[in-house]
Amino acid sequence: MSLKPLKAENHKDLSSMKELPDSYAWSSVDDDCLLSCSSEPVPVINLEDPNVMKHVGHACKTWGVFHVTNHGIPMAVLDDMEASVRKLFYLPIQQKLKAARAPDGVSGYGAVRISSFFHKHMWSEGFTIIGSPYEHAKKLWPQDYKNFCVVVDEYNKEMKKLTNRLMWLVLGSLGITEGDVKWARQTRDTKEACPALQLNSYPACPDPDRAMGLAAHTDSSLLTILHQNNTSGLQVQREGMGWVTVPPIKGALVVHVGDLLHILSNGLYSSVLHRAIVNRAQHRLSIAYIYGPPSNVRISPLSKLTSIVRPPLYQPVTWSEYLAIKAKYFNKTLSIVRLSAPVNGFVDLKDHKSVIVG
Ligand SMILES: C=C1C[C@]23C[C@@]1(O)CC[C@H]2[C@@]12CCC[C@@](C)(C(=O)O1)[C@H]2[C@@H]3C(=O)O
Ligand SMILES: O=C(O)CCC(=O)C(=O)O
Ligand SMILES: [Fe+2]
Repeated sequence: MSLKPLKAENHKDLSSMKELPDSYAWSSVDDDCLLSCSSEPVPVINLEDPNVMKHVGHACKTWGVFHVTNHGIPMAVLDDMEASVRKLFYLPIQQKLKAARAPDGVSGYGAVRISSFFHKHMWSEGFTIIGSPYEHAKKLWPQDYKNFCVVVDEYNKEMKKLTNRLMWLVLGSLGITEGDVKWARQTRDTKEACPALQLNSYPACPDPDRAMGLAAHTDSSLLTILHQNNTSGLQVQREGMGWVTVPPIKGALVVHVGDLLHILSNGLYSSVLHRAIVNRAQHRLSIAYIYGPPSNVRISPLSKLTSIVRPPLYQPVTWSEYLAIKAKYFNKTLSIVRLSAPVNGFVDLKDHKSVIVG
């Protein structure tokens, strides 16, 4: 399996469609369960709670996803970002295509990267920003690009502070201290981690029960922080329960455990399978801050979390190597880098072309 370049004719103006074209109509064959099956709520964690570390650890272990409140990010920063993302997706399609992602590129406008693994199109548009938004903004608004850049930079700055805080809560909940993960300390020797910002737009859909906004996947990140507008759509899979809706909570953010945290924790905290469904009446937006390690760091199970009875379960891997494997094998990637009982035999990580993430 490998990613095909996105063809220009695949870019349709979804918001003007009155019927669902067959190429967008999913069935249970394309995805394992289109119906939501559980109503148990995803944990909500108040970051000012004195027992916050314990709650974070429990949520990571049992769900792999949780809401955070009292996170310290000003409401204005979230609102301004949402307004800028709306403005971007409301641009005419020809204008958005000026910032289209190159066939082998990682950033810019286009269908989400995993699209090529499916026979049907997803009812969504995406925009990926890695590093500065400047080049993209210049193409979208040649005369008026500054505001977008200011808003995105401010959003990234706030997200960086929050992910750093969350990362230490997660590590602390595993009994890990600063001395155990030197790269996670901000020192002059450490290269900066370069997160990806994934903007998603899900226009109202004429036949939502047969459409799929974003197909089931895990994120490759350590942690992903998601801001959704006031419209439901995100669902997570919980073992034995099926798909659980993660409704938006005003002012709260959703945190996902990603594949690299799954590896780092030696499988104690599993990455969460999630997807986005669509609805008939409302346009949904989401903004995912996808946080990974610095590019020179190989992530492997932390030695404090391994023992003779629980040996390391995963090969050491950099974020770029992991993304390159994911671009070929999608949801099988974690099992490919698994050491014991490999599904496809051991992988020579150098065989995979690097994908630059920063
Ligand atoms: C750093 C990255 C993670 C991501 C691939 C990317 O290079 C940029 C986009 C990210 C995203 C967002 C939507 C879901 C996802 C699976 C995808 O197709 O593109 C993730 C990728 C990932 O986490 O593997
Ligand atoms: O739109 C959503 O709620 C999910 C987005 C997502 O999973 C992603 O961008 O990786
Ligand atoms: Fe995701």
